[in-house]
Amino acid sequence: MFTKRRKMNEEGAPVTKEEVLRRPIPNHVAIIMDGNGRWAKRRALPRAAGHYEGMQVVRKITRFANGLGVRVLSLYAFSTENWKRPKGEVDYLMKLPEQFLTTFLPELIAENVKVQVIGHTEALPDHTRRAVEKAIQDTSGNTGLVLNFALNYGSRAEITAAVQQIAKEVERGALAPEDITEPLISSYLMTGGLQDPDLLIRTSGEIRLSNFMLWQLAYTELWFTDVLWPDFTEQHFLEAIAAYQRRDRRFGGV
Ligand SMILES: CC(C)Oc1ccc(CN(CCC(N)=O)C(=O)c2cnn(Cc3ccccc3)c2-c2ccc3sccc3c2)cc1
Repeated sequence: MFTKRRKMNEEGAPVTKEEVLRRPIPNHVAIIMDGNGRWAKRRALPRAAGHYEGMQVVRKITRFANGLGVRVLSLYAFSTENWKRPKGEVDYLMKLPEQFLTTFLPELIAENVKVQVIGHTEALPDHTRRAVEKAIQDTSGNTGLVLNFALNYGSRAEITAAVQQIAKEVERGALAPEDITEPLISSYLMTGGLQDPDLLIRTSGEIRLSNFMLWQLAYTELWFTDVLWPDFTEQHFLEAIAAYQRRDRRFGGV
């Protein structure tokens, strides 16, 4: 018995924005942005150059996704735990967000983008956390694209915290065990109000989820590319959406 093996990434003629706009645009696109370090290494540049370039791509793809009508863009800066990095690199990384927000926040506000964060910002240095909180505050009333950063985020920890919270509610009699349904659990996750991702993109050739949104990705189309994040372009983004549009989603049905 054959199963029609779908290629992970249908290759074809370069798809155009117009073609993509003729079909449904995914509401929620999640991206595991991976490959900054390798990009720098291949060019014999310091790793910071890869992070800086990666940040420019975040700006470009955010603008492009907003223009296409994507409703939520979740970004996971896939990074080995910070403690594994040289100190200088971590210090640099924690300065990047302020640079990003200082130069980009006015544009995000003008574009009606709403900045949100999932994960643990308390672990960020004060100056970084204040910049992030200001961005969240200054865009909280916006109704356009939700730009959702996963910072110091882990899916199993997120699910565990939700289970603990629900157990406390049951213990105090506010919930009965039969009240615990999938929608209820979803509402206790950090992504509470957001719809599940329709499309997940991961760059740099790793085919793993890396403890990212494990509950939320249950029916998400997964699209992997060898392209390193700093080399990721609008054209790659269009290819991923076109691949999503070609796939008929089953949501667990046959
Ligand atoms: C609202 C937003 C702007 O606030 C933020 C506050 C703190 C952070 C730092 N950070 C969280 C802590 C952790 N996981 O290390 C990262 O995710 C991290 C780890 N590598 N890179 C380089 C990289 C850059 C670009 C793409 C992938 C990785 C980043 C990083 C640093 C600055 C920027 S700016 C836009 C994205 C981004 C990502 C991030 C955002």
